Amino acid sequence: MWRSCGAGARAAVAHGLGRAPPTALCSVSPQDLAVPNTGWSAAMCEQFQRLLRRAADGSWRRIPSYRRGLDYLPEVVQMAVGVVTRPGPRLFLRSVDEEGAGFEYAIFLHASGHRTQCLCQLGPYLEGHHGFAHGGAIATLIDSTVGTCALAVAKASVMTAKLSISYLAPVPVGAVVVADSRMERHEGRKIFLSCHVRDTKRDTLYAEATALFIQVEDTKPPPAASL
Ligand SMILES: CCCCCCCC(=O)SCCNC(=O)CCNC(=O)[C@H](O)C(C)(C)COP(=O)(O)OP(=O)(O)OC[C@H]1O[C@@H](n2cnc3c(N)ncnc32)[C@H](O)[C@@H]1OP(=O)(O)O
Repeated sequence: MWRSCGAGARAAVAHGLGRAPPTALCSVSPQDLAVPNTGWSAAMCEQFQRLLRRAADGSWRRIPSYRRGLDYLPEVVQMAVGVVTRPGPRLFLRSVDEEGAGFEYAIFLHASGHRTQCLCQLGPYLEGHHGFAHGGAIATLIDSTVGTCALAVAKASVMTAKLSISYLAPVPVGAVVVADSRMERHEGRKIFLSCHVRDTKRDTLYAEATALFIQVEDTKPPPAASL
């Protein structure tokens, strides 16, 4: 059973440390899920507060996250991209409804636009070997963290072309980890990135990865999410 966070964390986000979705313009009222819920452990809440405090000077910002991409776009934009009659793509990391069971995460984007950090708690549905997170779950976490960074760099749709991961230590189920990603170089449509997944005290390096993302035309299938 996870310890739940206090109301203070939600209040801190509501008071401007996160970017509120333009709900007044939306046909739906999406719920921003990158905020504490009853499934967040005490460690997850504590780290989230630490990252929010760090973001208070504007050097980082928390990126809101919804169950489906495009949910938060104004209706007029939804009509332009043709999703008004059907829901936007479901975000894989948000596919488990039960709080704390799957991925609980919040991604922060550095003001440079070239760095992302994902604070993530890996729930019991992500188990592979008994007591440890599945390697595919770690890959998903890394792909989304570097993907968000690539999206910020490209300011356009991107797709994963290559992802190379070294798994260095098993991640216990329920652990809170930080995936730290940065752009290494940008050549035309190609964005090269790196990522390190560590525990919150930076004692253990669980995984390191390199990735190549390609900027794609809007007519190509969109990525799983957008900023
Ligand atoms: C919040 C956001 C989170 C998003 C995270 C989730 C993102 C995803 O998981 S996306 C899903 C997984 N990825 C896919 O399904 C992609 C499948 N692949 C494709 O669709 C295409 O191969 C695609 C789009 C990557 C590239 O195709 P295309 O746009 O035609 O590029 P193409 O012209 O072939 O190549 C462009 C350049 O990239 C290079 N390149 C392309 N693919 C690769 C590759 N796998 N390895 C190395 N280089 C590559 C090419 O060599 C070329 O280089 P240069 O310009 O120097 O000659």
